[in-house]
Amino acid sequence: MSENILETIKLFYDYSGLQVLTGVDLQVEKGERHAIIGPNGAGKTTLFNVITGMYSPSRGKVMFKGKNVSGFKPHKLSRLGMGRSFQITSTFHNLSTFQNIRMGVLSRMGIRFNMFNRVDKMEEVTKETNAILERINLKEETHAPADALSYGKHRSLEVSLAMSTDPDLVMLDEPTAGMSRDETHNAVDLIRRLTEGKTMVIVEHDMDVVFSLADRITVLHHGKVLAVGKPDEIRNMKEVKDAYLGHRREV
Ligand SMILES: Nc1ncnc2c1ncn2[C@@H]1O[C@H](COP(=O)(O)OP(=O)(O)OP(=O)(O)O)[C@@H](O)[C@H]1O
Repeated sequence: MSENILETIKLFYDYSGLQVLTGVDLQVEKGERHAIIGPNGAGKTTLFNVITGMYSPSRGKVMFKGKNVSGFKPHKLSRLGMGRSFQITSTFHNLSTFQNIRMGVLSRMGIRFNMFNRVDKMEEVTKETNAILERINLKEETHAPADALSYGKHRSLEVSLAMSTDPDLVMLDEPTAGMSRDETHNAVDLIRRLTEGKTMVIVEHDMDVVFSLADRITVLHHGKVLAVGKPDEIRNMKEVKDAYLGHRREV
């Protein structure tokens, strides 16, 4: 039987009385890449923010690895194994590409970076950091400050940073927003490689990205789950088409 790593149970959220989530039941299985889609204003970003601890739900539960984590703050969720990237870029701007990734590696290994660390430990960290930079095609930008990277590379760094702590679940909020077609193509390729065999939840507008990455999709509409299924099933569901057409967007 498949195991849910993440579940929301009758989740509600309102912005000062404006009901945005109205009883969301989401189930994410361990090892799957799960996309959350839906027309504008469906509540996707709000749901993302409630799951990742930016907001506390007004009612309902968020269950992560079988534990009720409703209202837990992001750093606590991170310690429990929930990684995330942000829609707003979240790298350390003044640090180099190398230093950014090293932060993630250090955090995964539970090491604080200081002059008293054992040299062999730091060598291991450096080796691992370089291996990641190689894998994400940022080897040439090793010493460049994160700020100096192109938009696409910066966002790739961000996703890699989220993955470098080796989370049990990674939550990605529109990782390809604002990218060109080429950048999007590269980012999808990178995300696919980095999340191989891992569990990922992605909130994404770009349907090409969703259909090429997701094993399963949950469609939100008016703050509730409208449909759940494999990409092909979702593509052919009349109620999903109707929800999108009502918002002049095609699936
Ligand atoms: N900080 C806020 N204060 C008040 N209302 C908000 C706030 N953020 C979002 N909303 C409203 O909540 C509803 C859901 O917004 P949300 O951003 O979660 O939807 P979404 O599905 O992510 O939309 P989009 O596809 O446009 O990104 C919208 O009606 C939006 O106007």
